Amino acid sequence: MAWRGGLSEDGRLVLFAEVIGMATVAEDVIAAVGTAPGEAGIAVIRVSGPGCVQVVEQIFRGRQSLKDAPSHRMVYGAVVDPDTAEVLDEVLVVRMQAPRSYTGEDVVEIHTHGGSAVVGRVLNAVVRAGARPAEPGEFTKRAFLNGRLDLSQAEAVIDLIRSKTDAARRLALEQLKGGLSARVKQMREILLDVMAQIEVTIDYPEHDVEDVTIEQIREAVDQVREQIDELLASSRVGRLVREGVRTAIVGRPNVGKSSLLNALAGRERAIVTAIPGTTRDVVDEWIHVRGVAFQILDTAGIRTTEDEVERIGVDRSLKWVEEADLVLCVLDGSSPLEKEDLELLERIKDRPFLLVVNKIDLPQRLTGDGRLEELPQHRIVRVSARTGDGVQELADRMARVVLGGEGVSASSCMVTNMRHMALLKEAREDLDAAERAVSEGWTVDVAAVDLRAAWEHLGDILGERAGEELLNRIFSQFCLGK
Ligand SMILES: Nc1nc2c(c(=O)[nH]1)N(C=O)[C@@H](CNc1ccc(C(=O)N[C@@H](CCC(=O)O)C(=O)O)cc1)CN2
Ligand SMILES: Nc1nc2c(ncn2[C@@H]2O[C@H](COP(=O)(O)OP(=O)(O)OP(=O)(O)O)[C@@H](O)[C@H]2O)c(=O)[nH]1
Ligand SMILES: [K+]
Repeated sequence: MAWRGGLSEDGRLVLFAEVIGMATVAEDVIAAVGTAPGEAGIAVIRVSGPGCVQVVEQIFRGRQSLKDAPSHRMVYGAVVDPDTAEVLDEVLVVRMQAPRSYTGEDVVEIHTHGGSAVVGRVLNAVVRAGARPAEPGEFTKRAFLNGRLDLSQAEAVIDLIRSKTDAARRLALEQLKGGLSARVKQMREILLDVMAQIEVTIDYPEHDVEDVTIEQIREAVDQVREQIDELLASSRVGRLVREGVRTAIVGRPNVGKSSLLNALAGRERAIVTAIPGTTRDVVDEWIHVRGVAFQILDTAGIRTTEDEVERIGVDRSLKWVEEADLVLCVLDGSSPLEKEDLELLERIKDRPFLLVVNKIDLPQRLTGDGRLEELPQHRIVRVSARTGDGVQELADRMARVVLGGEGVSASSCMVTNMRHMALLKEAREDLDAAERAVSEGWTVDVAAVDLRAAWEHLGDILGERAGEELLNRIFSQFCLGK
């Protein structure tokens, strides 16, 4: 049985097994289909828990008995109905002996033909032989409870399954491999060291070590705060990579917004017409650039209008300027700047934006009163949505604005999870409080309280004191069979 340790209010080390409820879950054998439903080449039914080998043994017929089969080695055979001995499917079975398995328990996997009738009968046989259907996320929850994964790694499993782009996959895998956990543990070590030093100071006040200790507290606080800030700074890009970049195309009517969306998406999507004001609702398209997903929103052309429906569209476009992660402001290069263009330039200049000068295939007549020259020139991209000229450059520039240059490297550790971000912020506040305590001349035991709070908040990222409620909230987001 795996127990988890933590510090109590008064600083003693205590064990939290009762909070997690280990003993009750470890006993039963669970089973679920691990592969997607529907017709497929094969399906995998996963069975986990002490005694799962005996459960599957009852319905497996092979040249070799399962319990004699070596761990992690496929065995060929058949699954039979436990009551009638009817052969249900021809299968491959593999056992993974505890603790060398995904859950850390004994695991048996049955690889069947994929198909609902086959899978239904085999799963039913497994259940009648003594397993119970698993809840969503229960395999991964057991991996956590058995100490195979910490909570941030378990959360990475969901992200990995959900990742739609290569960059999102890389970030999730890095977290699953313990990239974030290692950073968090390192910070906790620093805090634990200084907390121990404070104990010494409190226990032996006659040794006059208080000054040294205060210096150490300052150093630890600075070091950990710097690391937290670095992680929090990564979270903006991390979340954009994980969730996609909401990109609004804005501009006055007929500058070519819908055409640009189509050019970026590489196919006809929005309605393109020569009548100004055609696009009245938001049309969107997902594109992938350098492993990052952009949700491109084509908004209604921005102009003052009497038309009620059109005005609602315009209001919504202006809202997108404020809410989008990236704004593509489109100008028509073949005509001079108009009042609406200038207003828009004013609105976007504090937002992450690129200025797209469209229609470069036509004679260029874009002139303003020097406003364009005031803008950072690397923010301006010239394209023709009609011919496709410059569109690739625009896509590259979009990726660069979001990723800030280098992109997502294989080793980068980024915080993408709201729960982790909130805990890092709390830990940072605890550290600020600890620093204030020493600066204001309080005795070191005052700072100790704040340092311990920071240590605990960081531990919460790893799930050190996670109660049943939090675990259920996290694992219920998983799909069945994970
Ligand atoms: N068939 C199958 N494929 C799968 C999974 C699975 O559970 N079953 N996984 C589920 O998500 C992922 C792989 N994750 C796994 C993680 C650890 C172990 C495991 O047995 N670990 C032992 C291996 C020791 C060794 O031979 O080196 C260990 O760590 O001790 C298996 C799968 C993706 N593919
Ligand atoms: N020559 C040329 N014409 C273009 C280009 N891009 C768009 N157009 C034309 O400009 C007109 C307006 O294009 P749309 O893409 O519908 O413009 P919009 O900004 O979405 O217009 P609204 O929906 O009214 O806001 C159409 O006739 C397009 O064919 C371009 O790069 N070059
Ligand atoms: K349009």
